[in-house]
Amino acid sequence: MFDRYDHDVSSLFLTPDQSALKTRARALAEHVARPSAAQTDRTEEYPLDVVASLSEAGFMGMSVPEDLAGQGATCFDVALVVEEFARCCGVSGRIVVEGNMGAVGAIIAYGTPEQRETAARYVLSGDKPAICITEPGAGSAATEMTTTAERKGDSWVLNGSKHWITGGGVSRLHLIFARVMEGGVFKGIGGFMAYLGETGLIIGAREPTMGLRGIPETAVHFDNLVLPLDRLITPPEGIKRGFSGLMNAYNAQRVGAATVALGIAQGAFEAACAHVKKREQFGRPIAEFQGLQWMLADMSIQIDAARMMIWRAAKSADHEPSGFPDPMLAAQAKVFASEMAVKVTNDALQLHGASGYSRNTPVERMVRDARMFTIGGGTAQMLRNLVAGKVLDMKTPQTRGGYARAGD
Ligand SMILES: CC(C)(COP(=O)(O)OP(=O)(O)OC[C@H]1O[C@@H](n2cnc3c(N)ncnc32)[C@H](O)[C@@H]1OP(=O)(O)O)[C@@H](O)C(=O)NCCC(=O)NCCSC(=O)CCS(=O)O
Ligand SMILES: Cc1cc2nc3c(=O)[nH]c(=O)nc-3n(C[C@H](O)[C@H](O)[C@H](O)COP(=O)(O)OP(=O)(O)OC[C@H]3O[C@@H](n4cnc5c(N)ncnc54)[C@H](O)[C@@H]3O)c2cc1C
Repeated sequence: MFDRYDHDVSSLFLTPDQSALKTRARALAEHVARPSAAQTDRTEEYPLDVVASLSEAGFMGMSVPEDLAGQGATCFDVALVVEEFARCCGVSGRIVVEGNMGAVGAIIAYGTPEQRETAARYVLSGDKPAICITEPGAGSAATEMTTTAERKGDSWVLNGSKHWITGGGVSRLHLIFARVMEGGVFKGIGGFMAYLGETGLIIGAREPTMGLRGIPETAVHFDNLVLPLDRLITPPEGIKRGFSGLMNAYNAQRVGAATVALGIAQGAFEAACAHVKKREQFGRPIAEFQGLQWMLADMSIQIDAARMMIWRAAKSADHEPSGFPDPMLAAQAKVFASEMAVKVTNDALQLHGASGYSRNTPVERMVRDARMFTIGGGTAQMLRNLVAGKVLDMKTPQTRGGYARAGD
């Protein structure tokens, strides 16, 4: 009975085109991403060769609409590709996310024809744009950011600092969240397009990260960064509600981050299954011990549940007027998938015994790589706040004195 379905229930849900896309992504990931994953982790170098293969295969900028030379791939399509790459190499999975979602998604959705064309050109030529939101004093409380964009004549002048910017120094296109100021008056939070190499855009120190070491996480400083007026991205609701519009676009990247966590967990699970069948103790394969069988059963259940939540959240984008995933479904999927990946990768290491703790096997890397996803992209706690607000249908402000009763 079980044999009638793919191991990951793909055949129940995917169209023939989607199955073909997944198969094609898996083949390329196995061919280019898996062989270099350990070296990428060890050298901490951005995997330009993998990026070149991703571009050639059409996996960078696949979400760009066809009229801009992309493929118009859906959030769901991108998630299928992301999982396959993350299953082999977490860093590669993240590159596919940012090459299709996040900054580029926001610009394509809200930009002028020129802004959209520029963003499309960058990702289609292999750039993984950087999204610059977090500041040293404004992490979870992102709206407390202090970076400003002051209108001066025909220019914006940006000043401030971001940190933990994925791709700092390798990303060419940046989407910078900043407080828009005109005549000293705060107008709202907007997104600004800026390019690596522009005077005043300064790449700061690199963080020595626990995992996902092949992508730099750096500070990015803006020291009188002068940008033309047409670099401002304004969501349709206007700049006053600019943050809300930008975060709405960011929900796609939350689904993407959840999918990287899923792919890493799937990779660790497969490694664990192979190991327990091969490794013998007490004269028999350790796969015969029921305690380990139940661990593997639980791992598979958690992985499949995460996949279903991610697919639901990704599919919701097709039904949202904004074209982005539903915020609550994206948050639910990311909370579940990120916590699942921490547990599943740790269990996979446990099933390997000492060999899992060695840097000669991939599971220790997977444990380190998976750890990020309950933090980056909105912590599991902040996303629970969002879900709580939705299920209770009440605002849940986190500032002191900001609490509102249900129904208020
Ligand atoms: C949203 C928060 C920063 C909390 O800030 P506030 O309490 O000041 O703001 P809110 O009133 O909750 O929200 C303001 C405004 O935005 C709308 N909003 C918020 N979240 C979403 C969303 N997910 N989708 C759509 N709209 C959203 C909200 O409804 C309000 O709209 P109105 O003004 O009422 O109309 C905080 O909750 C938060 O999300 N913190 C996490 C910050 C974060 O995610 N940072 C990610 C940085 S990038 C990154 O980490 C990359 C890693 S990766 O690999 O992806
Ligand atoms: C690998 C990695 C990549 C990243 N990439 C990017 C990027 O490309 N661009 C970008 O802009 N940012 C990026 N970030 C930053 C990320 O978005 C922030 O780390 C995250 O939003 C949390 O902010 P913080 O680290 O300042 O933690 P804090 O906000 O200081 O949180 C510390 C702890 O307090 C909890 N907490 C805070 N407020 C509340 C509350 N109201 N209720 C309950 N718990 C709360 C948090 O959940 C957390 O456990 C990245 C982070 C990592 C680790």
